[in-house]
Amino acid sequence: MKNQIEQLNEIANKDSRTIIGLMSGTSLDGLDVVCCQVEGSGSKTKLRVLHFSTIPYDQEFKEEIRKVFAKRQIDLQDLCLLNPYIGLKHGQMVNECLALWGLTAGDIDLIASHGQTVYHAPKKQHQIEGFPNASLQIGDGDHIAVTTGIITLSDFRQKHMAVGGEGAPLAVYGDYFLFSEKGQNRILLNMGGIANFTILPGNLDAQAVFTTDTGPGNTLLDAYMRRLFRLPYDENGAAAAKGSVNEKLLENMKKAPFFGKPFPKTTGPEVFNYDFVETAIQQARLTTLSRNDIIATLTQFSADTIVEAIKIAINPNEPYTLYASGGGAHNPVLMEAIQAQLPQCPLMNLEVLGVTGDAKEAALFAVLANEAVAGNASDFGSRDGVPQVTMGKISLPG
Ligand SMILES: Nc1ncnc2c1ncn2[C@@H]1O[C@H](COP(=O)(O)OP(=O)(O)OP(=O)(O)O)[C@@H](O)[C@H]1O
Ligand SMILES: CC(=O)N[C@H]1[C@@H]2OC[C@@H](O2)[C@@H](O)[C@@H]1O[C@H](C)C(=O)O
Repeated sequence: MKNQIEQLNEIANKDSRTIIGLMSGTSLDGLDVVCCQVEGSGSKTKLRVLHFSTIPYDQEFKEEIRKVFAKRQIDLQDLCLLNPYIGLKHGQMVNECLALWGLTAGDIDLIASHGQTVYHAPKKQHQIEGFPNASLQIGDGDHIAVTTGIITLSDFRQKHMAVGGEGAPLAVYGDYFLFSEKGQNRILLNMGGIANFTILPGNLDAQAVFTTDTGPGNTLLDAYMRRLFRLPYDENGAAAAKGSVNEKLLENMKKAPFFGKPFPKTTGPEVFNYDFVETAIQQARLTTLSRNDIIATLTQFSADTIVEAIKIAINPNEPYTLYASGGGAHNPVLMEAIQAQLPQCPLMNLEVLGVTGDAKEAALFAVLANEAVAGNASDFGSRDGVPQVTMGKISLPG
């Protein structure tokens, strides 16, 4: 134990650390594995992506996770088994990446693992008296540390909630440290299963940084593509491009209580799922919608709710540039629907800032691990959503 603590201390005192970030999001498409060189900490952080791979989940693994994913009722044994199983699998996937990249465990200082969110229940959503914000990520960090032989930080969201946050979005910390630029107002928009954004003011005032989830990114699209087309997602927006938006369904979905709640707020597939859309279709008494029309309407729904949230959060008299990341940035129909409603904010891919959009969330956890080991809690003021805190639990391999 003592020599591992000494090793951790050495890592903390290095000028630069090699950190592997792991992210497995709500889309259940695979594990994003990014190897980064991280220098400094806080607003002096410099990050360089050395390697990036996505290890796709096979059908069997996806089905195992879906047994518990975002469900109110599950077999508790399934959850118990999945926690170490996912940790073990993620550790093996890291080993696979190391071999692919020609590296060994000795080349890596730390792993930063998000784990798999299986249920997200902020208080605004569960509304149960006496119970705090809650969110559960599984894929045990000790199993990753032992499987790889690398010190691992995991379970980042609990501390955020312990100090009053909703456990998300955490991207704001990485966004602020890595992508703030003096004189430029930036909006970093991530469209994964769920969409969120961070506003980075050009005056670099940490207290004016703002972040929130906006609602669905791809999660409803993916759910309907699976049911209606037996496909995992709407590749390049092909189905949406063939359909027409149904205004009645769109308006019905926008009545969801989430959209009336104050910012900042967070959500997940516990709320935005297949049944949510089915209920909206039935309430609108729509019986003749084609499957392409449903996909077109769901795409517009994601775009509109993203745009409506951004419009509330920005200063209409200032210029902003929008940088998109996450799988939704590959969907031209979604991107065009956003740009059409925000003509004053040029929309580009995050890639132009030097980090590939697909690697962004995994890199974020590398930044959070770097902060926990070598940084200090940065001062974001005393506003909701961005508590001043370091995050991540430490697992030693030996
Ligand atoms: N070429 C493409 N065309 C359209 N959609 C795409 C394309 N590539 C990826 N996507 C969408 O992006 C999704 C994956 O996005 P991503 O990996 O960012 O999500 P995630 O990290 O799992 O989610 P979250 O950020 O909510 O946790 C896919 O499920 C799909 O819907
Ligand atoms: C509870 C949870 O896993 N939330 C995810 C999810 O995926 C996107 C959005 O909802 C975001 O709030 C969050 O992830 C990113 C990495 C975040 O915390 O910034």
